[in-house]
Amino acid sequence: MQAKTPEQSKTTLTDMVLPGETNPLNNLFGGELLARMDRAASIAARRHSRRIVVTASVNHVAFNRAVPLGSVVTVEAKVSRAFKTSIEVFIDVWIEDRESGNKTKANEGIYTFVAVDETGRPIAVPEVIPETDLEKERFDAALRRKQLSLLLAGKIKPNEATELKALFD
Ligand SMILES: CC(=O)SCCNC(=O)CCNC(=O)[C@H](O)C(C)(C)COP(=O)(O)OP(=O)(O)OC[C@H]1O[C@@H](n2cnc3c(N)ncnc32)[C@H](O)[C@@H]1OP(=O)(O)O
Repeated sequence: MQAKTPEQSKTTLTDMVLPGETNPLNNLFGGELLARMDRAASIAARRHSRRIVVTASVNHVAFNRAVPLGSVVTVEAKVSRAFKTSIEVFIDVWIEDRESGNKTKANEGIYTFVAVDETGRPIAVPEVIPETDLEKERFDAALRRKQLSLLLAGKIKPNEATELKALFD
């Protein structure tokens, strides 16, 4: 299986915020943004693996800035690291200024997908070769995040989370 770069999975979704998608403060509803992020990230995971992928966990989401009604929102997803059958995807969310066209980072998230066969059984995926400094940074920290997610899900024991333990040694 040939390794791939994060750039090969890059997926960009651009859309507006419409009235039916907002909260009472007229900002984008969190669940709507999560759905957009899930959609972009699953396409990135599919591009990386060329398999059916399912969302296994949402590891981290930070709603740092509200996204007002009418905003043009760009959701950019890229695979940061792949393990045996699981794929971590980073999602960056940008808002575009109407007049200047400049983009400001509004939110980010990290999702984990698992590639599965037609019967839903996990199946092996290609490795990731990070290229840029940011991609290398995200790649290096991915094992720690995987162990944290598995620990919180009760799927590994604390003494198996070696990367997390190393933070405190
Ligand atoms: C519930 C919903 O409808 S959400 C909507 C869409 N999502 C789904 O339908 C997914 C439903 N869930 C599933 O099908 C299964 O739980 C799966 C396929 C995600 C995982 O199945 P499991 O039996 O746990 O498989 P297994 O233990 O072999 O793990 C497979 C991989 O997932 C990883 N994984 C499983 N759970 C998690 C988690 N919570 N966080 C991070 N990684 C995880 C494992 O570490 C393993 O990765 P690796 O092979 O790269 O080392």
